[in-house]
Amino acid sequence: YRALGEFGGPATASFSRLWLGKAIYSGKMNLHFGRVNEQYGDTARIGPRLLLTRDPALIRKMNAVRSPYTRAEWYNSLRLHPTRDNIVSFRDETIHNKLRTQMSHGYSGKENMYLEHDIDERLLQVLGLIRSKYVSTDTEYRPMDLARVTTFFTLDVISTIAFGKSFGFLVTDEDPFDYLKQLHVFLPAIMLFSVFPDVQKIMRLPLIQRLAPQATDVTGLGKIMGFARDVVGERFGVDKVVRKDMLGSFITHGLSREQLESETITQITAGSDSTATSIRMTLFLITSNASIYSTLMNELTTAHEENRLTRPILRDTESRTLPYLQACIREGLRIYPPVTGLLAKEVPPQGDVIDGRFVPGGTSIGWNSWGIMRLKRVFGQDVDVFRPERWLPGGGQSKEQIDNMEEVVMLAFGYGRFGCLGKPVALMELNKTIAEVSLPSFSLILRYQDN
Ligand code: HEM
Repeated sequence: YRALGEFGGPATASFSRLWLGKAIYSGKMNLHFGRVNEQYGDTARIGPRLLLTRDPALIRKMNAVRSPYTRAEWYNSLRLHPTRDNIVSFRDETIHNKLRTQMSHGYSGKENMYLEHDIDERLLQVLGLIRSKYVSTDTEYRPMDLARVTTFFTLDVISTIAFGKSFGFLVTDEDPFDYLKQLHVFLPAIMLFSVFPDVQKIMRLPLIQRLAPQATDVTGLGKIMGFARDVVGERFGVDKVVRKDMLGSFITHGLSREQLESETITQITAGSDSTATSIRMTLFLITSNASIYSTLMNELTTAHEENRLTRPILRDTESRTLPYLQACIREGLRIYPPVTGLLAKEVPPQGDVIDGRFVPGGTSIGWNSWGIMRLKRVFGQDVDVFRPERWLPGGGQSKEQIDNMEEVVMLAFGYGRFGCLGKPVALMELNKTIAEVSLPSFSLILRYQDN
């Protein structure tokens, strides 16, 4: 009770996790986190031995390469495989670091020859799906659930780039093995386990383990586990498939068959919902503001008319030359950072001093991504407004401020030795999708497909 007494926070947080449990249960945890740091300062107490911070400097310090901070108990909840840890859940930094080095080549795209091509193929499939099923006519109104289609897209992208085989969600425009349905139960459960570590211990009991997803299941995460097991199996043995993709890179860098099975499941879950959230929220924010939408369309139309965009899908390098598009993507990540879980790190045994206050060893410090992205001292006074202009010269921020904003918004992908390995993939997906779906010459792509 006294240990973190110098930090402000909700009254019950000093002796229980009640406040945190309620915040998570409400389904609006991001808003509760935002308010708590607004009220009690950049670092606040939200539970016994648990702080929440929106201070970018503290986050960089905890995640820095030589920092003595480690992953806190929170990360145990990210163990998806029934018996094995994975790159996101290992708390031993030596093991995590080794795995990260082995896997970074595959994630960076340097050893994945098909990365950009695979994303293009899936994007063309989305555009084809829209054309065949969701273009309204004079007599028929055909609404499309953007949230669903973006999730199908990112799931098919990640499966294709991970092991050269798409799950096929876009082909059928269906969730044939109830993956999404189970995710709606599964993700909130992860959040609950992360707050109440004792529940995790119960989940590890052999009897309960039998209820957990299995590779033999015909639905949900278990089905994905079975898919991963089969695809990994094809890469070993006498008639093994050799392919220069992510899986191929991981094998080259020494991952065992068991590790691969566990890591591929992680890859699917880490890389699909996060990117889909970003795409759908950014598209939603752009298209619900006529002025922003028309400014973006003008930029894209001009680039297209000046033959600066490869058809049918623009190159990733081309998208980076379009300032308004890039501003919209950054503003989307800022207004709606997709990863809002605590990602708590643990203070080293000797303790630390934060803002002049002593924090004992073993204290967990979670991040408040929602709060970070709404820091007025970084982004300006109108932080709740989706305003891509803030990223451009003349939009109210100086060059130095924009450079600082860039560094802070990229914290949405974590930082340093815990930073997102899939960031280049996610940004490529965002760059291409936001541009192509917004492009007024969308009809030209449709005609291209006809030919
Ligand atoms: C907009 C999309 C994405 C966002 C915002 C995002 C964000 C994050 C964050 C915040 C972390 C954790 C940092 C920490 O533990 O402190 C993370 C880790 C990770 N992400 Fe992403 N991510 C995205 C997309 C992806 C994609 C597409 C992939 C796969 C291709 C991916 C793979 C990973 C992996 C493997 C890790 C674990 C890295 C490690 O433990 O060393 N992510 N991501």
